[in-house]
Amino acid sequence: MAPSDETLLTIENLSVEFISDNVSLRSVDDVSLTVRKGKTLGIVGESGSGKSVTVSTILQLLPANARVPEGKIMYNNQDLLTLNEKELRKIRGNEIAMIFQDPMTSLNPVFTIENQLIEAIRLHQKMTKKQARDEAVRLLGLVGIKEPEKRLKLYPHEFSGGMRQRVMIAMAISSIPSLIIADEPTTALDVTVQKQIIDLLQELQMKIHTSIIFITHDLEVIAEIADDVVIMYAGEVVESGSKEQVFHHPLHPYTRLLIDAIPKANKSAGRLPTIEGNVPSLADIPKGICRFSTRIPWIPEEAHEKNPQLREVEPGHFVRCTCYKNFRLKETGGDQ
Ligand SMILES: Nc1ncnc2c1ncn2[C@@H]1O[C@H](COP(=O)(O)OP(=O)(O)OP(=O)(O)O)[C@@H](O)[C@H]1O
Repeated sequence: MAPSDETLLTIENLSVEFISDNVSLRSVDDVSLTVRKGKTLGIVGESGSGKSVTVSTILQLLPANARVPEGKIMYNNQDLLTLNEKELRKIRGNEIAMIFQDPMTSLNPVFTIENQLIEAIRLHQKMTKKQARDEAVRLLGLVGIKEPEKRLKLYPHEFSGGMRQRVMIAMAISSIPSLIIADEPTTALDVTVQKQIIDLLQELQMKIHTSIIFITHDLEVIAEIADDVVIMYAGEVVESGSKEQVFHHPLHPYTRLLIDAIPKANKSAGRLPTIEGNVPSLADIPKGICRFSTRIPWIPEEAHEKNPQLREVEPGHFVRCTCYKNFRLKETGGDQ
């Protein structure tokens, strides 16, 4: 196995439920995925498909009404789901860092960037204040913030959205983590800034050899940065594999419809292409049948599998349900 093929983290058959008003709804169901060392895994899926809940489970950052009835998250030969709060604190922000869509949720508006960056650095590294300040200047420079000495004195609201995201990235890499989880880090930014942030993450990945999980609605971003891709639909993984497998030889109907619709997608909004029909709400998810069947009514019922499973159809390429075998894009005046 080449070093780049080494596994850093695996999620195995993970399910997550939310309990509201005594009703339990499963928002993540039997999710399995692999993050390779030094590689980027892109997770794509419509809103509500369970992407954020899946990655929040890695560091046990789920809300109080969530529970995890099944699954393992293996990292360094340990199941992260079995760790206590003290053990998790050693990993959070240190070995595994998170970057969110809105940096303001993570930055404290009443403290300067200097304060917050120094605190983040000293949390994970034994440094004097002076050393941490020098390190903060170095990190800000590394993430492309000009005149870092001067900018350190500013408050988060004095930074633009793109610069705040750069600060978050500086915090995330301050401990040289083995994994950065980036949950739609560029969604709120305009296209030019999005591109800069993505380029920055790629550049830093080369420097510190970190793995990245990148969640987005933007298939073109995934095509640019991911090595591996996971496609989620209604709480399940419907297809996963290398970028080449998923983009060049897509099998699951959902993946094929998404890729087929790319030319029609609203690119500037970074949205997933629109596919006819709606994602079922969690309460209405059909049980024991292909969850995507309602979106492809022209495919006969018997083409779907009962209790569809995620199966490896070629090394590293996984697909759920047998319906892909008989799938054709809906005819719109000729065989597609
Ligand atoms: N605190 C909560 N209580 C109840 N249900 C929740 C809670 N948080 C998330 N969910 C449910 O879990 C499901 C998956 O949510 P999740 O945020 O993972 O989706 P997502 O794929 O990341 O969507 P988006 O792209 O919009 O961020 C949603 O249907 C949502 O309603």
